[in-house]
Amino acid sequence: HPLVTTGALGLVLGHPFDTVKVRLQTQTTYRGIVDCMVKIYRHESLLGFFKGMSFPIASIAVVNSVLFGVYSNTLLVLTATSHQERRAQPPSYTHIFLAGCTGGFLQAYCLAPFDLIKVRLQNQTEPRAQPGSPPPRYQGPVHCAASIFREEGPRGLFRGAWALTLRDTPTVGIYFITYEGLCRQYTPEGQNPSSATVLVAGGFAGIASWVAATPLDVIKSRMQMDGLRRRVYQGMLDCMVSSVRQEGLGVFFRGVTINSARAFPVNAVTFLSYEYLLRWWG
Ligand SMILES: CN(C)C(=N)NCCC[C@H](N)C(=O)O
Repeated sequence: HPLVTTGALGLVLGHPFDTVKVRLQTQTTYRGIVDCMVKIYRHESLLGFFKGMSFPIASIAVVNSVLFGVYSNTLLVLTATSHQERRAQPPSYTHIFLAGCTGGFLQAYCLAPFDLIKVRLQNQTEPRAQPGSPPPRYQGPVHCAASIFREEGPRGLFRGAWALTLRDTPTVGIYFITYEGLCRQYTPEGQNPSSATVLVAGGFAGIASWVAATPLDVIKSRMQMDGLRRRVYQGMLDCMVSSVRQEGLGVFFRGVTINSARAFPVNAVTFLSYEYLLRWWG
């Protein structure tokens, strides 16, 4: 389907930005966005930016179905109005927020193992395997999942899941409030928002929610990398306290710029697909 293809394309184009974000959040060797990009390109070539991309692509359909499915069904239950009636009787922002939080909470559990494997692979700095050089620790997504299962146990696959849930529950509420608020602002009453409005509102919903999500995103990524060798953090709180002690409060905003640049296009196309699907099947 063309819209699913656009969604996947958005993900592919956004992935290099995501890799730079993850590295800035978890490694201290980079001085900033440009330094990180130059180093990745020099040591790992263009392919370095695309590490860890296969599981997000494979899981995007499931994760987004859970997110948008739970959101719209919760809204249906809360407001008792169908999607067709919704333009005439718009739901309250409280209901939108609660439905968004529910969607965020449940999608976090589906996302957790895929996100963990993505982050572990993105953080491998070895260039592509060359004959004679030692291979990277994880040789691909399936090998990575199997190794984590073997070395860290089944619960190891959910490392960082708690921080991920705390990150997504309120911020997905913010995501849908921003989207609906902007759509209402720029759409005449009773009408459907235009494609341009949907793209812009979706893009800003992505930025607003990711800015709010960044502090816990940093902690989540660090928790996911912990356990790779020696365990450094006793838990999420310990990770927060020692990160702030060592790097100052600025640590909570690591990667926010590059992530916002990624969030706009990715979420613009996500909401455009969502609106089209609702109008066809809603
Ligand atoms: C701030 N957060 C966690 C969110 N807004 N989540 C909703 C979906 C985000 C989209 N898949 C993305 O990758 O940008």
